[in-house]
Amino acid sequence: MSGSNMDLTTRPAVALNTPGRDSGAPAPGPSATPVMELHDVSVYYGGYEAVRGTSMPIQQNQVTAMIGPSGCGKSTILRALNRMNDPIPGARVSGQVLFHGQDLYAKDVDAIQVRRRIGMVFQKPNPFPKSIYDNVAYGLRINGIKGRLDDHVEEALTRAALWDEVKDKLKSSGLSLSGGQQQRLCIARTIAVKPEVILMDEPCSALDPIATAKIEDLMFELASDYTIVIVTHNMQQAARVSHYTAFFTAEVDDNQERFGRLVEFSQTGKLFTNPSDKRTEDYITGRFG
Ligand SMILES: Nc1ncnc2c1ncn2[C@@H]1O[C@H](COP(=O)(O)OP(=O)(O)OP(=O)(O)O)[C@@H](O)[C@H]1O
Repeated sequence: MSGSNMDLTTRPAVALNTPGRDSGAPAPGPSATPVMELHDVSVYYGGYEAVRGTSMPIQQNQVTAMIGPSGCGKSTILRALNRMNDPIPGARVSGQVLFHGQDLYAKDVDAIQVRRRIGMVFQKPNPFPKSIYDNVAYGLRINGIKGRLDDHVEEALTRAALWDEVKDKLKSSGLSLSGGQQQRLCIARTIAVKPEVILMDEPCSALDPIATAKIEDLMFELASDYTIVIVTHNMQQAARVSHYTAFFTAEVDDNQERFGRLVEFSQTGKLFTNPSDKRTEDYITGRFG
């Protein structure tokens, strides 16, 4: 989007068919309830404060998109939502990340349990070098989920809109699938353990437009049962799939330290048509970023 100098009033930068492709779905209502809340969350890598003072809700059964220029801390904040930064030496979170009102960084909270209830799908599809079946069954087995494994695997693959394509080759390697199918397999693997929240870090950036469209449709479908948070570089994608959008940017403080910060959080339709902050307007109209 950079380089253009268009006027917001004359040409919106994104298609505004939110939320969900041709879904006709209603925009989120004021009754939406937060399943997660960030209160003044800052994330540090050693002495470097990558993101400063983020406060926003994550609404239940809604898709929340995080957008903003490269390096503004979108992935850092996303990873803070399920303690995925914990293994990074020196990484630290201040403020509160609440899940159903409970601070995920409290001493007695088990990070493994956090990641089971708040799952993550990564940028590059990363199936295990195992069969399609075992990819999905893996999480069920290590979490000791009881019941008929076959049924759970079928259910997860069906929810991930992959069952019809793989039901006759469940023993084939997950790596034999196309990129888009591999990403849906990773989504099936994530939802098999029945998380409440699914975090997606640029899940379509390695995919072609057709595979991207399938994942976008799937996100919208999944939002009826799950809460979804997606980081995307693609504003059109945020506008198509999300109910709420958080716009981040990178700023330089008085000490010449560069840090990411949340500029604006609102319903997606509003953010793209009537942003409250000039920096949001400049970004969505392509004046920077
Ligand atoms: N493991 C790490 N160690 C140290 N610094 C890091 C680490 N990961 C990210 N950073 C820094 O934190 C800042 C925010 O990075 P982050 O990847 O969260 O931004 P982003 O908005 O997701 O960027 P992009 O859109 O390019 O993926 C950047 O300055 C980055 O260099």
